[in-house]
Amino acid sequence: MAATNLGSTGAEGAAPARGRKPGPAASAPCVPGAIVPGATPAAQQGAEHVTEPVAYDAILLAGFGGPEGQDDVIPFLRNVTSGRGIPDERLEEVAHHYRHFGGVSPINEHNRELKAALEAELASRGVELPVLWGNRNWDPYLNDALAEAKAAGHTKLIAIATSAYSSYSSCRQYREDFADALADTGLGDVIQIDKVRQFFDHPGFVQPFVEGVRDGIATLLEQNPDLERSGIEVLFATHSIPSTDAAKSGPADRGFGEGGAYAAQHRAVAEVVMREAGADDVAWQLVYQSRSGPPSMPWLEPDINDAIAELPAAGRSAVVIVPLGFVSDHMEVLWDLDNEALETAGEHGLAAVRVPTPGTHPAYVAGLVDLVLERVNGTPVAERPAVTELGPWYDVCRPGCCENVRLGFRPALAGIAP
Ligand SMILES: CC1=C(CCC(=O)O)c2cc3nc(cc4[nH]c(cc5[nH]c(cc1n2)c(C)c5CCC(=O)O)c(CCC(=O)O)c4C)C(CCC(=O)O)=C3C
Ligand SMILES: [Fe+2]
Repeated sequence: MAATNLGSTGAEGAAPARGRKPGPAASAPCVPGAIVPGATPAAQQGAEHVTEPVAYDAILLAGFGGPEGQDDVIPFLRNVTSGRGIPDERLEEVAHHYRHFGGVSPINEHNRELKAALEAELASRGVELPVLWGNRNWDPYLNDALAEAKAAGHTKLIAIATSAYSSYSSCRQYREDFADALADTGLGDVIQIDKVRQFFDHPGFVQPFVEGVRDGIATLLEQNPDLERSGIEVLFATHSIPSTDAAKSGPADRGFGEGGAYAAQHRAVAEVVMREAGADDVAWQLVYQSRSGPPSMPWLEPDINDAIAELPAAGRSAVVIVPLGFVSDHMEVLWDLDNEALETAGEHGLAAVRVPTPGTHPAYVAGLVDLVLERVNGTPVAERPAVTELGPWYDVCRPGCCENVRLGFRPALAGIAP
């Protein structure tokens, strides 16, 4: 169990507050950093979280996809944004981010590396499951992975999407694209696609951030002899999403407070990371990045750059930036954090470090394999590791989960219809 070395909140899945009686959602105080008490701990909710064991015959690694040359940039952006109402200026700006790196996003290479790491981990455990890789928005597409499955005679796929939290963009959109790909390829009657639970609070995903925050704080203190811990703020950064999507994130019947399940999951994980990193005494907040959409549409705030600008007035002289919402150092991390946010920090006289994403960290890779095996084995909910009281999350998304009110209904797999 290489993935579960998070001490008391790890392998046993027993977060300290788990026995607490949940309060009503409506009266939940919106304290930054607090786990919203309106959400009933998953382990107390029982059997609807888990499915019967299934003899899967392949893993489907489902990525976002990214361009791999200048000629790919515009067609890729069209794939991502069709029908989304994103202003042209924003698209030009984003195209420029890719152009700056030769039109190449590192994300496909990350997924090739992750696929190889998963294959090695599976082999070392004697698990004979091939890994097929397909993307939502660029070559190789999900359709290609399904064609590969068909050629090899695989009919029961368990998908790992490279996305940890609940929201339309980070969960349901993957599930809709699975349904589309089965329809496109005419394989809907032949191939079944299930999906591992959202893994935001799986110890394998959380461990790399714990190490990163611990190292980040140590580095700042080493490099700045006059710096005290009270002068440091940890900013947990994730992708902003439209507020309407955030409100619909997670199952419709659980209360999660401001920002829905999406924000609640990030706050809960951040709190665990601070505790496990031995940094309970250091200030932190959840911030958002990479906003798009028209200015008239509300998205989750504060933006990371605005938050950084306020730090000196709060008495901070150093910042640790944690890309908590992302699994690898892709364009959102390289541009919006390493380029923009670090520059903003410099402009405001702040020392700054950026923590690594999970990438192919051994705990993360082992954790993903554990997530597949819990579905193969039908592991009971009480035995599933989860470091927050919000999880372990559902194998099959609940009715109304992560709906999108902007784009209208599309059929999705691995969920219960509303
Ligand atoms: C929650 C979330 C994640 C995290 C979960 C996950 O990882 O899935 C994520 C990841 C990513 N987003 C990515 C790229 C883009 N996202 C865009 C647009 C959007 N993202 C959104 C949300 C998210 N996005 C939303 C609400 C939009 C508006 C359009 C809409 O309403 O759906 C656009 C259009 C231009 C722009 O507006 O920025 C691009 C190019 C890449 C690839 C990076 C690379 O190439 O290295 C990755 C990993
Ligand atoms: Fe995105």
